Amino acid sequence: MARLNVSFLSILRQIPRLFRHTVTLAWRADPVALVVVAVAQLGQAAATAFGLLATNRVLVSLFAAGPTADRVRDALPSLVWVAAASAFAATLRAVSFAAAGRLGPKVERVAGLSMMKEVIRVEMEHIERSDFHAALDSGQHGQTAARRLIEHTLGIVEALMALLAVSGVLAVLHPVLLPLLLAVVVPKAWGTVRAARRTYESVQIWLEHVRQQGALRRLLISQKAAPELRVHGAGPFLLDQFDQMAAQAADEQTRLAHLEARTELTTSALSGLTAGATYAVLAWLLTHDQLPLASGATAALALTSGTAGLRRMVSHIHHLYEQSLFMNDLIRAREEAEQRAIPATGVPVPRPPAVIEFDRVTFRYPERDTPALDDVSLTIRKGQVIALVGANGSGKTTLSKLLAGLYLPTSGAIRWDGTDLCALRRDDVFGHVALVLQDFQRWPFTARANVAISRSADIHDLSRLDAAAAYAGADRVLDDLPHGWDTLCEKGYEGGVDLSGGQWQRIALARAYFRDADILICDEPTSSMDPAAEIDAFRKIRALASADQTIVLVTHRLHSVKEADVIYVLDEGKLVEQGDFATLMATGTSAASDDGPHLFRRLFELQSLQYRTDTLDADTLDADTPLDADSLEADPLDAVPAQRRRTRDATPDQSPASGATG
Ligand SMILES: Nc1ncnc2c1ncn2[C@@H]1O[C@H](COP(=O)(O)OP(=O)(O)OP(=O)(O)O)[C@@H](O)[C@H]1O
Repeated sequence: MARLNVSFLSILRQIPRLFRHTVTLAWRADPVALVVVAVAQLGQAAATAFGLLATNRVLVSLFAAGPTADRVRDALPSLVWVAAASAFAATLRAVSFAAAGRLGPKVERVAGLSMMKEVIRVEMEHIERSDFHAALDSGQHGQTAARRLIEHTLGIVEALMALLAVSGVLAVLHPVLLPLLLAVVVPKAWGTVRAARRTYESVQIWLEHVRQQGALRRLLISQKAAPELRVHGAGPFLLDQFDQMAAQAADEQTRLAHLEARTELTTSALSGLTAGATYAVLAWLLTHDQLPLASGATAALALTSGTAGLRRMVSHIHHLYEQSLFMNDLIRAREEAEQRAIPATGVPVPRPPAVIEFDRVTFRYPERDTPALDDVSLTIRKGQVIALVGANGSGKTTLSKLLAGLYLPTSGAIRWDGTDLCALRRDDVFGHVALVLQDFQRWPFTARANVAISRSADIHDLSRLDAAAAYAGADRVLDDLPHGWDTLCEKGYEGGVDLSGGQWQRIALARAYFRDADILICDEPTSSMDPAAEIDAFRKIRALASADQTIVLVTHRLHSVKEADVIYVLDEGKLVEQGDFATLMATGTSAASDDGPHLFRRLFELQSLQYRTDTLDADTLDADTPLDADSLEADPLDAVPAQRRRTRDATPDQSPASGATG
């Protein structure tokens, strides 16, 4: 795997690229701060070099022949320069620190945004892939890494400048001093590279572990999981898993710490030896008149400050490298997101389509063997009410997502007025669609944002908001909210409230209405509503069709599809029946037919039977009485024999579905 290539050379090779990347990010985030930092650091380097040279002059004056008072007096002007250089360097350090502090958060913001901007355009199919998700998860760490990269890059630049200054001075004093300076830090550099490689390999191996631990942590504090964590006793179970994982992670950290301590000890011993050798060489130069005493003292100072600078630089390189791994993940996630993005170009779709045609469409989810939709051909015309019915897992939701342009067919084609969906500008396609998905998003925002998010430009258009709420019956929900439209719909935050399932569905329906799109796709839009609300919702959804909107309704409530123009019946991904309600109910009932009622009719009868069982007093139910299929078409309760209907009429309040027939 390329990501595990952590040889010393590969580390060195990556540094210029990382440096470039960091500087580009910083430039995009705050060019002024970047320039200030660069200038301040150059100034610091110059001040350091100047300070060392002035120190040399001080020492030359002090070590000259003559009375002490005269030597000190001679040294004073240079001493003033030393103090001035030091003050100047300190001021510039403060300026650089302030500018870097301003830069860091902005870089973090730009880095995070650059990834998220790509992620929100990734094809749905890829968003669900585990490899892409892993890349995204590790890419998240890259945001803070970007900020630290800046800190360490600046640290390296600062140390490098100081080193250049010190090296220049040492070269002037005696050329042999320069390699000595390097010799002192070689062991440290070696130790750093070893540690960085070890950390990186550990991070790679433990990445999945860390992700899973994070998921467990989120579950333990999740509101959604809270009931089961308590009632099913899942809390201790999860906690135990979490603890085991944390213990394993702690063991790994301990292992790394031990190895690091050992490396540190070795590098310190080697550094001590090389430092000893360096000072021995310096002493030899002094005793053999190769270097004046004053220069020797300056050299000792320069060597001390130079080795400290080198150590700082090595340490910054270490951290830069560590952070770069996460930054690389962010860059990789962004690049992958870019490659998997929904194309921004394509044939424009200025008007809603008159006809949408599925032509032998097959769709297979990634990492699944069997297709969710298999060779499906159907037609949807503008202004029609289309119902998609079928058992669980038969492919209804998948079909509606393909219709919305969220997925592209694995084979076959979806055509909008004759043009293949793949060739259309997808943003235009989305622009014609409003969705109420089965697992619609409950945004942790205010009620206003929850509705207006489908057309956020109009978030302050109160009359539109009110109209959407009235349409979806959400106005009654709003009446109960403490701050009306501005109530936060998420418990766990100050002033936040939670809504019931049915109330959320009204909000979701209001959101779809607010979008005012030409094609409305409703997937089980009323599953949590009470019977009266459900009837009302279906009536209103259907009414939109007369306003020329195309309605696609996915539902298990077969009584609510009687007025659909076309009902498509799916079974295990295949389209098995189609037609209007009357046609489907008549299918398989002719004398010539010997294969019994077909799927839709069977499902409908089953539902009606259950409906009756729920509705009627069990004692009065005569199981031998055959169902009258024809009367079922009109109203399931109309098919109930007179005696039972009387029973029902006598106990209207006990009927859970008393409102269901309108
Ligand atoms: N995101 C997904 N990734 C992989 N497989 C999926 C995904 N969504 C659905 N499937 C699978 O595709 C098939 C069709 O699912 P789909 O949700 O379209 O059925 P449905 O008819 O809407 O079911 P239900 O009535 O339960 O909502 C099922 O086998 C399901 O397991």
